[in-house]
Amino acid sequence: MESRADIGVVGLGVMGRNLAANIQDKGFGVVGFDADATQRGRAAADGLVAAASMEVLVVGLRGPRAVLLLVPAGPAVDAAIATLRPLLAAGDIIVDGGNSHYPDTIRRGRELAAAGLGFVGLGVSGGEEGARHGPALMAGGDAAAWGRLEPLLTAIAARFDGQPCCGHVGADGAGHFVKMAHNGIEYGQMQLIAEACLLLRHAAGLDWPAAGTAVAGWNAGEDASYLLAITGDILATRDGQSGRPLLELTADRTGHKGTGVWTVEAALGLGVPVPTMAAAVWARALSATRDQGAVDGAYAAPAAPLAAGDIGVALAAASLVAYAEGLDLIAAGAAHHGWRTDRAAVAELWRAGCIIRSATLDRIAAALRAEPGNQSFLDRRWTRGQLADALPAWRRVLAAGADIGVPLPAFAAAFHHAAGRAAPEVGARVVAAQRDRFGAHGFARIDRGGTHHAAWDGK
Ligand SMILES: NC(=O)C1=CN([C@@H]2O[C@H](COP(=O)(O)OP(=O)(O)OC[C@H]3O[C@@H](n4cnc5c(N)ncnc54)[C@H](OP(=O)(O)O)[C@@H]3O)[C@@H](O)[C@H]2O)C=CC1
Ligand SMILES: O=C(CO)[C@H](O)[C@H](O)COP(=O)(O)O
Repeated sequence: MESRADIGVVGLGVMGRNLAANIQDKGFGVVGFDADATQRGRAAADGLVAAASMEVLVVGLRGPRAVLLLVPAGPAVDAAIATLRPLLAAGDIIVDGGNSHYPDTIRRGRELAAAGLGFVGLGVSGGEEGARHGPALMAGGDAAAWGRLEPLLTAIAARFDGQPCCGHVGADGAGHFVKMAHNGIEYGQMQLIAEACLLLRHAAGLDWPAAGTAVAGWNAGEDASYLLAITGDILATRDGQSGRPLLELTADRTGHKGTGVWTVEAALGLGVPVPTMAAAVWARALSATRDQGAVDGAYAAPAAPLAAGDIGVALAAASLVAYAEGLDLIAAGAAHHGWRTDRAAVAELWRAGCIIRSATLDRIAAALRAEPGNQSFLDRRWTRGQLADALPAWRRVLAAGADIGVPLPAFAAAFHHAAGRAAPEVGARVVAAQRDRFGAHGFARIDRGGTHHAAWDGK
C-alpha cells in the first residue's frame, strides 16, 4: 500500500461501508477492513481500499493514526480494540462509531488512555442513507482527539442551514449517552406514530393508503419529520405480488437491539421520568410476546369518527414530550457524570441527518437558548404553552382510543407525563403518608420545614 490514508474504518457493513464512501467523497484517504471477506469484496467493488487484515490497515495509515470502528456493540468492539492496540502507538486514536453502551465507552476510554491512546465514543445517526450522505455525529471523549478529528467529521456530517450536525458533547461516554437518549426518543416517536396509524384506521375509519395521505399531510406541516416522511411512504407501499398494502401482510410484532432498554435503565438509575420512552419499550416487548393466535375479534366501531386533525395535534404534542424526556435525561446524565453537555447544541445537531430530525427541533433549540436554566424542558414556558394548546384534542384522542379499545400506551404515557407536571395535585401526598404509616419513612409538610412522622391511625 503506497499512499497513506487519513483514517481506517474497521467493519464494512451497513454503516462502515457507507461512512467510508462518504469520507472518501469529501477528499480524505480511507482504508477499510472487515473480518468478513464478502464485505471486503463488496467495499472494494464500491471503490474503497479494503485491507486484507487489521495489520495491513494500520500500516496503510499516516501517523498519528486514527481508526474508526463500525462493528456491533459489545464484545466485537473489545475484540477489535484488542487486535488494534498492539499495532498502534501512543498518540494514535480509536473512534467507536457504533451504538456502544456508554459505561463500556467510559471503561474503554480509561483503558486506552492508560496506554497513551486517544479514544472517542462517537454516536452516529442516520442509518444507511445518513452514513452515505451526511449523518448526525455526537462525539464524546478525549478533547484533543476530537480536535484532530473535527475537520474530517465536520466534512462528512449533515448540514442544517449550513451548520454541521456534528459536535463534541462532553467527556468520556457523553457521545454514546447522547446517542442513547436519541434512540430513546426515536423509540417513543416511532411508537406514537404507530398508535396514530391505529387511530387513523380504527377511530377515523381510513384505509391504509388514506392513512398514508393523512400522515403525509402532517409531514407537510410545521412538525415535519423524517419519521413522518418514511411512515407516509410505508403506508402507501403495496405488495408487488398481491397489490395489497404491504403493511396488511406484515407481522404485527417488532424487535430491538437494546438501546431503548438502556435508555430506560439509565433514566431509572438517574430518577428521570421517561414514561413515553418506557411505554415504547414495553410495547415492543408486548408485540413480541403476545400470542397472536389468541387474538379476539376486532376493535369496536367508533360512535362517530375521530377527526384525523385531532390525532395529528396529539401526535405533535406527545412527540414533543418524547423530545423533552430525552433532553431531561441528557441534562441529568451530564450533571451526574460531570459532562459539559449543552442541550441546545444537542437539539441543534439533531436538526438534520439523524432519525429523529424534525422541524420541531429548530424551535426546541431556540426555546432552550431563549430560556436557559436547569429545569425540566417540560416545565419551560414555551413547552407548557405548546402542550396546553394540544390538550383538548389529546383528551379526545385518548377517549376515542378507550371507547373502541385501541391500546395507546405511548399517547397515554406522554399525556400523563405532561399533565402530571402541570396538575394541581398528583396523589404523591397519599403515597408519602402510606410510606410513613407502614415504614416510618417520614414525610415533608408544606407549613413547616424538616421531615416529620405521624401515626396516621385515623385519630
Ligand atoms: N444500521 C444502522 O442503521 C445503524 C447502526 N449503528 C451501529 O453501528 C454499528 C455497526 O452497525 P452495522 O453497520 O449496521 O452492522 P453490520 O452488521 O452491517 O456490520 C458490522 C460489520 O463489522 C464486522 N466485524 C465485526 N467484528 C469485527 C472485527 N473485530 N474486525 C473487523 N470487522 C468486524 C462484521 O463482520 P461479521 O458479520 O463477520 O461479524 C460486519 O461485517 C453497530 O453498533 C450499530 O448498532 C448506528 C446507527 C445506525
Ligand atoms: O441507532 C439506530 C438509529 O438511530 C439504529 O438503527 C438502531 O439499531 C435501531 O435500534 P433498534 O434496532 O433497537 O430499533
